[in-house]
Amino acid sequence: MYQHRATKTKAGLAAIAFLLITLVPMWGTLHAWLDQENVLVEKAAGSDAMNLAVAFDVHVQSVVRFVDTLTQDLREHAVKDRNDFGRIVKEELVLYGNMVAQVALISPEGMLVYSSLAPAFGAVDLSGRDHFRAHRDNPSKDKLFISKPVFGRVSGIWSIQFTRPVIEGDKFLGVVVVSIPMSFFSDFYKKINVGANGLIALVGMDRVPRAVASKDSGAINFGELLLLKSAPYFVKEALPEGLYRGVSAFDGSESLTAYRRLEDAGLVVLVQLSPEDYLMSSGKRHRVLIFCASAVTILLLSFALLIYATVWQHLKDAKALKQAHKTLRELVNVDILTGALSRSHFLEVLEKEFRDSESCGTKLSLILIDIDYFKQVNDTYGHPIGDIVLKQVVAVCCAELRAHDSFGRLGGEEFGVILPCTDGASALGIAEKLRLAIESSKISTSKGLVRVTVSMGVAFALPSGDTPSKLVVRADDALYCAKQAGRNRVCSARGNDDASQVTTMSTNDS
Ligand SMILES: Nc1nc2c(ncn2[C@@H]2O[C@H](COP(=O)(O)OP(=O)(O)OP(=O)(O)O)[C@@H](O)[C@H]2O)c(=O)[nH]1
Repeated sequence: MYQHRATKTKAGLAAIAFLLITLVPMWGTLHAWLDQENVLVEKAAGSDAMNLAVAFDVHVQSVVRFVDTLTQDLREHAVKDRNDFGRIVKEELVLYGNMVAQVALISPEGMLVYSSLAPAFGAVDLSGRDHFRAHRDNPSKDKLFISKPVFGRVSGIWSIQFTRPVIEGDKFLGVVVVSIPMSFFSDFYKKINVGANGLIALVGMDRVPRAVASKDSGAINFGELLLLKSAPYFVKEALPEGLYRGVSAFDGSESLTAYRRLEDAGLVVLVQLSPEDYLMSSGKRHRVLIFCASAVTILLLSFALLIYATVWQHLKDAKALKQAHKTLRELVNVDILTGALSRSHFLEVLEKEFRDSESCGTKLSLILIDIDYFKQVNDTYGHPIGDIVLKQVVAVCCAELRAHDSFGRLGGEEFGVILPCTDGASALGIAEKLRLAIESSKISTSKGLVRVTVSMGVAFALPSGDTPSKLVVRADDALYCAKQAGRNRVCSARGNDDASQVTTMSTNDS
């Protein structure tokens, strides 16, 4: 279960690594690119807004100069040709068309004494108007006054009034008024493309808008709208022109505004662009790119899933193969009938123990065991009973041995015991113990109790010049001697390769 989870984790990590390698750079690059493009578009929009503001500044200044010239010209006529003033005005107005809504004269007391719109007017008191009071209260200041938008009592329209005082010497003789309809400015501004949500405005430093052209300008009540004091263009200490991103003082929307202050006229020109407009086309492109990147992401996710499944399957197969190898190896290493080590594995273990024996003073012993007259057992009881006897001999021996001893079947009815860290004398003792155990055991079979004896050859590793194969040869010689000496006995090799150097250590002869 744990291995199963580990395999899944490894496959998951491979899929995640793939996604990280592909998705992170892709989205990172896209994100940086989109950000960069937004910065460039914002910069271009700022430059557009400022260019428009410069153009409006020039336009407004020329209109102001133009209207002021007219105002001064009419004022001169008001003093010199008072009786002919009406005719002169009419002639002048023909030249100006819709640009001038009305020309009026106000008496020193504030009463309307002439209006180009209503020559036969009744008594109209204009003494409360800002422009009249500004001139009456400062008669020595011959300065153009540009009023807030006012709703004309005679004209019935919203207009901006350009006024100058009529003075003769030090004497205040009244005020000459030239009314420019607000539509003159706003209709002109509307022709300029500032986007669906953009805005162009002419604002007084008194925070009252003079003219606004936007999609909502119709809803603006010019009598009441007072722009926020905090708007940067009202801060006199600030630069006379600037660009800022923030909330619009007109409609509360986020916008990019360019302004220019006309100090002399007390006006500010504003060009306000909406990010909604100038980011629209790049926004569309961004959405297409994000859509494509999302589609690629889905493809990569599917691919990652495929990687996950493939890697998982591969790891599972590799694990199963490893397990199969392990099982096969175990099968090869173990004798199927008796459960003892197979001959090949027994010899491998002997090689290893021989190498390791150097660490414990070369104390290593080997016993070879051969069942006596085993052919007779087979012949008497049959081969299956012979198998039972083989298994039982192994079981009896293993029960007598230590955990670190190794017991193997070398072939037929021949076995071997590796005794690590065991000298010759101890090995002989162990061999004798095994011999006695087998001799005394009664093997229960379907054909009754069977008893067998074994012959053993014991050899121990020599301190120098010895090898595993020489050790086997010496043990085999000792076993041969045990057989020759009458069987059911233990013989020991004396310590060299010579078969004659074998000693019979135990016997049942007695
Ligand atoms: N039942 C059984 N018999 C086996 C097996 N392997 C070998 N044998 C038999 O073991 C017998 C060995 O006989 P021999 O080599 O003549 O030796 P022995 O009869 O034990 O005589 P000595 O070794 O000289 O005492 C043969 O009959 C083999 O068929 C096995 O796996 N099962």
